[in-house]
Amino acid sequence: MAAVESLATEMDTAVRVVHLASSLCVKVQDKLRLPSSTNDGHVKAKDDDSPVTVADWGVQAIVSWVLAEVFGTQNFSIVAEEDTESLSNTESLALLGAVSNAVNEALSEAHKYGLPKPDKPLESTEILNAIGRCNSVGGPKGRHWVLDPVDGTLGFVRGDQYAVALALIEDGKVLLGVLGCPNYPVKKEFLSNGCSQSGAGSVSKGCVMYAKRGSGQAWMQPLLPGGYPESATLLKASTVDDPVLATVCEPVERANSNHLFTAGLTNSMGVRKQPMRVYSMVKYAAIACGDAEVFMKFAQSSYKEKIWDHAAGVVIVEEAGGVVSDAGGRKLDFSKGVYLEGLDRGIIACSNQVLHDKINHGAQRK
Ligand SMILES: Nc1ncnc2c1ncn2[C@@H]1O[C@H](COP(=O)(O)OS(=O)(=O)O)[C@@H](OP(=O)(O)O)[C@H]1O
Ligand SMILES: [Mg+2]
Ligand SMILES: [Mg+2]
Ligand SMILES: [Mg+2]
Repeated sequence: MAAVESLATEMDTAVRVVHLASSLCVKVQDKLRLPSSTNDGHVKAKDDDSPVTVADWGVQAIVSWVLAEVFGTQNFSIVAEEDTESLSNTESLALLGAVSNAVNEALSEAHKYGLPKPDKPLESTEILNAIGRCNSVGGPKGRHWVLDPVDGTLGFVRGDQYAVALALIEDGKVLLGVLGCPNYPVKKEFLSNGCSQSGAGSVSKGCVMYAKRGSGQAWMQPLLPGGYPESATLLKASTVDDPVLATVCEPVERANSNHLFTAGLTNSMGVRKQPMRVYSMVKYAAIACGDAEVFMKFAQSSYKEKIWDHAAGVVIVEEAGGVVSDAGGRKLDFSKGVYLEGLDRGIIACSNQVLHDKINHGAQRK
């Protein structure tokens, strides 16, 4: 595996492009709040009825374009959620136009994030190429970028939480992860830069979290409207190891996780607080920064979890001091392609090893 020290350019580029991508999302989500006749956020339903928006395609295009500019297209591999099928047909011209506008508007600001920008606005074909290039299926060998352009699209269209998630895996191991969380309420005392110093305990909105495997450190930066922030704050996961005091988070949608199972498990462990139901990988972010102690997702047995829904969150939680496994206590396997193959029932992420041991034993008895 590559030495972690050699990942400076990858880490720096990934963090900067997630800032840029998050700024695109903020603008599209603002437009979605407008009456439908005036917004060009465009929400479409995919074959499985899940939503996809201008932001999902737009983020995938700019991340793909920037990574290709910085690292070249040779040996270029990105595993990402979206494809170009429903964007390329003739009925989708208005949609493609809206994606182009969002992408070019964002890329025109790329220099403010220390990133390359195109000499002239990208043509629709270049945008489709950038999105379509992200069709790698990953696997056990080599380097693969892993991107969920908008995780929690349902939360995004509802004006709620969502995340931009980018990770790099090599030989099946997650080397680095970045999570953009534009609506995450961040305590101001965490943010040493870019936010006004109002009273203690006040809250600001929007951050980017990131971590490099093996560094023992996870970081958070504020999301600033004007560009890239100058500093970052170290994150630490909670040391609370008594389930009675733990905050447990889980998906909002019943279809995505078995709320009855997790309620039975947490009740049997003595958890007192109501579960915190949050869209997207923001649940991993909440563990990494100490706002919650446990995240559990138990999907239906017919559903296979995808690597882009977890890679970035797992490395950030682990480097912040947390522990992530399946319900059998095994590490998640990012080496088998697009899916987390062999996952035992569900995912359990905790803020520390002691708490993880307790919750995991509880799950094994169920
Ligand atoms: N049936 C089913 N079961 C489990 N998981 C599913 C299922 N269908 C989809 N997905 C994936 O779940 C991602 C959203 O997960 P969340 O934890 O954010 O769920 S929730 O929206 O809060 O309910 C969501 O990510 P995005 O598509 O990026 O939003 C999907 O990849
Ligand atoms: Mg997702
Ligand atoms: Mg997504
Ligand atoms: Mg989706």
